[in-house]
Amino acid sequence: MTDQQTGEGPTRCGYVALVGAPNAGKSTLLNQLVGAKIAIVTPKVQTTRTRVTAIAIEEDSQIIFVDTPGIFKPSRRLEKAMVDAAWGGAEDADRIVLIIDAVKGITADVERIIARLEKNERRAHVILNKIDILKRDSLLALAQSLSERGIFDEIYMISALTGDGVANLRTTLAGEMPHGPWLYPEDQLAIAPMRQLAAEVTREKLFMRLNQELPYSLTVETESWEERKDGSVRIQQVVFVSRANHKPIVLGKGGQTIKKVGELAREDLEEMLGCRVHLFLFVKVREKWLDDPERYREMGLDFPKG
Ligand SMILES: Nc1nc2c(ncn2[C@@H]2O[C@H](COP(=O)(O)OP(=O)(O)OP(=O)(O)O)[C@@H](O)[C@H]2O)c(=O)[nH]1
Repeated sequence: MTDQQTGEGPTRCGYVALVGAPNAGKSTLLNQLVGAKIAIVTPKVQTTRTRVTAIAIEEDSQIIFVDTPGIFKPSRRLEKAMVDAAWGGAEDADRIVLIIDAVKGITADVERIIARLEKNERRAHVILNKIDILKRDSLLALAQSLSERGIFDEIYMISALTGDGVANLRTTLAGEMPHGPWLYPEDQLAIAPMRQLAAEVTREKLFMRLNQELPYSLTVETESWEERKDGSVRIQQVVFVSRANHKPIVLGKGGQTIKKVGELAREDLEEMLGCRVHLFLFVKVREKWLDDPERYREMGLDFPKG
C-alpha cells in the first residue's frame, strides 16, 4: 500500500470554496488551477448553476475545489436555490477564497459576501482578478481597503485569463490543506457527474449561439447515456424552454441552430471523454420548470421553500 492509500505520510487533502459575484472569473480560474476544461466558461452572468467540483494536484496535496454559483441577492426561487447551494459549499470548506473582479471593485454583491463572512466569523483569502486589464494604482487602492476589513489572510493579484499569479495561489492553497489521504484517484480530475457536465456543455453552446435572444429560463438535461461496444457513447439530451415561443428560437430556421449547437457540444464532449460521441438533442416546452422540484434535483440543487 502506498502512503496515499493508508493515510500515513505526507499527503494533504482538503476542500476550497471559491466564492464571488457572478462573472468574477471563478470558472476561468478553476480551469487554470486544474489545467483542464472542467467548469464551463461563458461571458454571461449566472451560468454556473450547479456546484461543479474539480481537483488540482500540487506535489503531495490534493485540492478539491467547490465552484459555487455566483452569490448575489436572490429574488426568484431558482436564484435562492443557487445562492443557498453556493453558501452550503463555502461553509463546509477548509478554506474560503473570495474572488473579486478588480475592475468592478467592491460592488454591492461583493459587500454582501464580505458581510456574510464577517457575520459567520470566517476568514478567507481574497483574489483580485483581471489584473491584465487594470491600472496598478487602482489595484493597490482596492487591496488597501480590503486589508482594512480584517478577515482576509492573504490578498492575491492574478489574471485567471493569462494565468499570471495562479501558480503561487495554488502552491499556497496546497500547503494549507489538512494532512490526510487523498480522496480521489490521481487521474480523476472531474468528479461532477458526467451527465450533468455534458448538459452544461450543451447549455454553454446554446448560450453562446443564442446570445441575447433567450432569457435564462432554459435548462438542459441528459436523459440517457449509453456506452457502446465500439467504445463510443450515445448521449440524449433535452433542452427545456419555459415558453412555446422560445422553441422555434432554439431550433432555428430549419433546425439550423440546434444542429450547430449539437455539433459544437459533440466536439467538446469528444475531447473531454476521449471517444466518439453521438449526441441527440430534443427541445421541449415545460412552462413550469422553474417551479418543479425535480428539475432542481437534476441540477444538483435543493428546492428552496417559500
Ligand atoms: N480580462 C480578463 N477577463 C477575465 C479574467 N478572468 C475571467 N475573465 C472573463 O470574465 C468573464 C466571466 O468569467 P467566468 O470564469 O465565467 O466567471 P464566473 O465567476 O465563473 O461566472 P459565473 O459562472 O456567472 O459564476 C469571462 O468572459 C472571462 O473570459 C481575467 O483574468 N482577465
